[in-house]
Amino acid sequence: MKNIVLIGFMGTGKTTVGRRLALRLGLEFIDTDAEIERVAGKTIQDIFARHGLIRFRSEEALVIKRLSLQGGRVVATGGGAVLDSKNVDSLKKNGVLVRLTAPPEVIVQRVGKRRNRPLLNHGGALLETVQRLMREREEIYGQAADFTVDTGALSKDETVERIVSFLRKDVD
Ligand SMILES: Nc1ncnc2c1ncn2[C@@H]1O[C@H](COP(=O)(O)OP(=O)(O)OP(=O)(O)O)[C@@H](O)[C@H]1O
Ligand SMILES: O=C(O)C1=C[C@@H](O)[C@@H](O)[C@H](O)C1
Ligand SMILES: [Mg+2]
Repeated sequence: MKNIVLIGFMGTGKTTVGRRLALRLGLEFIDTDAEIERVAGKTIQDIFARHGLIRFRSEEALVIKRLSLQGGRVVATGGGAVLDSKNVDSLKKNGVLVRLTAPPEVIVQRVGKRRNRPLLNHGGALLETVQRLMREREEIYGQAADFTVDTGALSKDETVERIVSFLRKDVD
């Protein structure tokens, strides 16, 4: 069985929905951000602050390469994981890629609760930063995705059920 891989912008719900989806399907759950922190023994915040973005991306690529060797899990990726086409190739070899989206205003509300995303924490206007990054990434997310769910008006469980229905159709 392939992995079910959640991709998309920060705050679209990959970690939250991924954990629920794994429970729903009785599968193991893995989150690439959490795995990077476990391997490095540091928080993402610390990795960015001490070593920078490029080092973070190389740790992320290593984690993705390794986890793509195994199937049958729900994988929540970090928001920038698919920016590197090599990561997309690794994830696609062994996984179906489900993209989560939400409007920028909803993202701002969701990430406002937890301010540990270094790319959004530079002190500028949050909505503008989210809009700019989303514009820059839109095409890349769209091309990588096998299926997209707009979570903006959905509850977490409704999002889970949309993904389950898609997977059923995909198997038939
Ligand atoms: N309908 C919804 N679907 C998903 N998440 C929601 C929803 N409503 C609220 N949230 C909240 O949005 C917040 C952000 O979700 P989460 O951390 O799962 O995003 P993420 O996509 O994993 O972000 P990152 O790329 O930064 O890891 C969480 O606090 C979650 O509870
Ligand atoms: O969108 C991004 O580039 C990121 C998203 C987070 O999940 C983390 O992986 C990190 O903060 C970078
Ligand atoms: Mg996450």
